[in-house]
Amino acid sequence: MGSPLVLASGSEIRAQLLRNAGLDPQIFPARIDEDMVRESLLAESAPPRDIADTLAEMKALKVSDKTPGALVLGCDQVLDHQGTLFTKADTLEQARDQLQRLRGSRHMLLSAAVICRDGKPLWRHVGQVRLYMRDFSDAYLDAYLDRNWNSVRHAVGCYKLEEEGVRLFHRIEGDYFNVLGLPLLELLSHLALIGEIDG
Ligand SMILES: Nc1nc2c(ncn2[C@H]2C[C@H](O)[C@@H](COP(=O)(O)OP(=O)(O)OP(=O)(O)O)O2)c(=O)[nH]1
Repeated sequence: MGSPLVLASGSEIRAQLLRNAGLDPQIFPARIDEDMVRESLLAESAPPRDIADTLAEMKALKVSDKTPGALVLGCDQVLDHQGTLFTKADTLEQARDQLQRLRGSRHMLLSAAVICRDGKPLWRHVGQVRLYMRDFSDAYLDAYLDRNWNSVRHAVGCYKLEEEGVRLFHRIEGDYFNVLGLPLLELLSHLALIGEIDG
């Protein structure tokens, strides 16, 4: 790695994906009021893609100011279900409600990533995945949440594709990493292209 890489995220899976790829990011979560930013953008009818991109950039910029010279990666993932934005469920009841609304239909995950250095955006990408959820029963949903709530409470959509969440779907169009929250392939290709990683 050329310049130091800083991950402006508290997301365990994003850090793990980068480490599994052989990178060693410094973890420096950005402390921004995502709900406030999201609500103000929604009030301006900003599309989900722009909301994810704006939040990712804000996280990267905020940390970039504190880490001179470093490449700072900010990320954000939003779920778009027929024009409605879903955020992480705060309670098991909210998770049940969300999954009952998502089942039997299609939704999109938008995973935005922005790289900044010294307060300037250098690269950005929004990965998009279409996910088709099975029309599973309430009985399965309750059992699923009993088994998985403590894990999936930190995930947009209340599922982790690498865990039991995969059983919720009958089709997924897009790449696995974008579901997990990071356009990893595009990110690594860019870092290699600019000589920040070998490849
Ligand atoms: N392990 C796993 N995590 C997932 C999956 N789908 C979504 N997630 C996680 C990735 C992110 O940590 C989280 C998306 O929420 P955000 O983009 O707001 O990130 P988060 O609040 O976790 O951290 P950050 O805002 O970046 O500090 O959901 C999945 O299939 N597997």
